[in-house]
Amino acid sequence: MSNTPADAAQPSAAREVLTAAEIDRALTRIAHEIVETTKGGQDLVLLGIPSRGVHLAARLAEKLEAITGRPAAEILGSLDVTLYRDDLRHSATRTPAPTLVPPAGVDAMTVVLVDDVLYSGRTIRAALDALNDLGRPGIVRLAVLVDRGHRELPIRADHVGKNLPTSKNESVRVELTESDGADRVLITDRAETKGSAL
Ligand SMILES: O=P(O)(O)OC[C@H]1O[C@H](OP(=O)(O)OP(=O)(O)O)[C@H](O)[C@@H]1O
Ligand SMILES: O=c1cc[nH]c(=O)[nH]1
Repeated sequence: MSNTPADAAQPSAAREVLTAAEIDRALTRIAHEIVETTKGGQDLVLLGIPSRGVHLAARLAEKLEAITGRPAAEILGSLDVTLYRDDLRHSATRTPAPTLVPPAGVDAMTVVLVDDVLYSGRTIRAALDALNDLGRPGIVRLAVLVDRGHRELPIRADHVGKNLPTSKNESVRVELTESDGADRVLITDRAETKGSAL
């Protein structure tokens, strides 16, 4: 049987678990939840965690601007966690990405960390350390597009696009237009993604 173009675009074991429309709906819902929990988006800062968390934070900031009228540029930033990871000695060197803090800073603000996938929780632990070096937020919350379980630390998300029960033998791959040309979330067998960045 010959391969179709769709077969060629993804490994054979890949399953699409979120479509572009579902990703957009999940982000819209999270934006509304953030508005509700911050009394209309007051004193709010969104910090995206590189790499795909930055794109998701930018999309959330646009949605928040549409809801609250507050310019996205006033609340949007990014938080690189590379040098705060606990696996620096074990994994290949990564190039640090920029940390950008919006003009009002983080002191006393409600900071929402934004990432694509929550798994062991180690990236978010590193993010909390990185944030500590920037100032003292009033509240820190976490928004993720996908929570796939298997936490190794006592960390949970406040805003979740989709809870995806997974096996440890699987990988969740979030693809976004900004970095991957299209929006979708895939689950693949780990063997299928060997050699990728996951
Ligand atoms: O909860 P954890 O076990 O820390 O896993 C979640 C992290 O893993 C992925 O990042 P990755 O390090 O693969 O880099 P990427 O963002 O560049 O894909 C994902 O983007 C999360 O940041
Ligand atoms: O499956 C996983 C685990 C960690 N990070 C990801 O992006 N996917």
